[in-house]
Amino acid sequence: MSKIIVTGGRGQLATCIKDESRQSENIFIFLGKEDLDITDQKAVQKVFDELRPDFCVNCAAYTAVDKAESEPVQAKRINVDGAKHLAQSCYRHGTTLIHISTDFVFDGTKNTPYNEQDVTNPLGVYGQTKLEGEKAIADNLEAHVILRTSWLYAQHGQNFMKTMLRLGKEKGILQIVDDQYGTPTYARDLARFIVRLINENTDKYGSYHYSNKGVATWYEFASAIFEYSQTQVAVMAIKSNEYPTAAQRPRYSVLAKRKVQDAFGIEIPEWKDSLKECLSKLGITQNK
Ligand SMILES: NC(=O)C1=CN([C@@H]2O[C@H](COP(=O)(O)OP(=O)(O)OC[C@H]3O[C@@H](n4cnc5c(N)ncnc54)[C@H](OP(=O)(O)O)[C@@H]3O)[C@@H](O)[C@H]2O)C=CC1
Ligand SMILES: Cc1cn([C@H]2C[C@H](O)[C@@H](COP(=O)(O)OP(=O)(O)O[C@H]3O[C@@H](C)C(=O)[C@@H](O)[C@H]3O)O2)c(=O)[nH]c1=O
Repeated sequence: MSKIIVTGGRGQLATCIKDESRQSENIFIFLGKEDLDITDQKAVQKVFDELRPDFCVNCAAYTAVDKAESEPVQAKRINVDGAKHLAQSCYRHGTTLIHISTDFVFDGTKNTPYNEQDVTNPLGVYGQTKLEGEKAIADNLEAHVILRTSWLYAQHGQNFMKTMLRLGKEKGILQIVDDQYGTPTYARDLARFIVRLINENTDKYGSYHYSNKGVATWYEFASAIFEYSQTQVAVMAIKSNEYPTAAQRPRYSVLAKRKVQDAFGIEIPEWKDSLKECLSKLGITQNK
């Protein structure tokens, strides 16, 4: 039986892991920011000394992409220093670290799916700090699995799907960018995979890409949300320059999943199927 600590334990992905871990025989301990602030090195050491976990899943992060542009110090403290503290404590205790990173480490200039070896070049502070966090982990700990994922959504937490469902009720017309391509990923699918890695006691260390299958623009994602939830709202496709944001997003950030599929023999669901499943969980539509 393994003992697992999950940092950022009240966030979107961590809550999905909590749901998925209910069937597991392993012991999962979810630590919210109030229980463990990963920027506090001594607090991290104390938790590891007391709990001596076999795995640590780091779901703690600074995830506000636009706000990060005006709060780079805070973003770095959480995404880089916090990740390093966890890696160092994992090293001291023989703990395997499962860490989550992002498609925003890429600049989006490719036209084919990004693989793990592709050159990184983040466009904003969030992506830059997530990339530095990856490096801090790899430099301090061999026993790590870094999972880069993209466009997470779930019934829990804050995400684009929930924003769309709210705006769809409030407004008659929405303008959504149609020139950024990526893959919406149901956080529950990723959570299932993470729990499986732990149940298998994985030692297949390294970096992997995991997102749902398929490609969409944010406009296509929004349109599918409204179609499946039968929300009556007009959706206008616009260009990124018609929706100014503090942080630039990659034009294309689809992730190649060959490595993770070959290494773990997993089936990855299509994003549209997973979106239907999620909406069905919310009681908004039938899972067809
Ligand atoms: N959301 C997405 O679309 C994507 C996310 N990712 C990555 O996936 C991971 C999980 O993201 P997600 O669950 O969506 O994010 P959330 O923002 O939902 O969760 C992050 C959690 O971390 C907590 N947190 C913030 N600072 C600290 C700290 N110093 N110590 C401990 N906890 C802290 C937050 O608490 P509080 O809210 O109170 O600040 C929040 O509960 C992150 O690493 C993210 O970068 C990757 C690709 C896409
Ligand atoms: C709300 C809204 C957004 N948009 C655009 C802005 C942006 O280009 C895109 C997505 O908007 P959001 O700000 O909700 O999503 P954003 O925070 O950029 O999402 C990212 O979060 C981080 C944490 C990640 O790691 C990424 O994988 C990705 O999921 O949609 C519109 O065009 N119209 C709208 O009404």
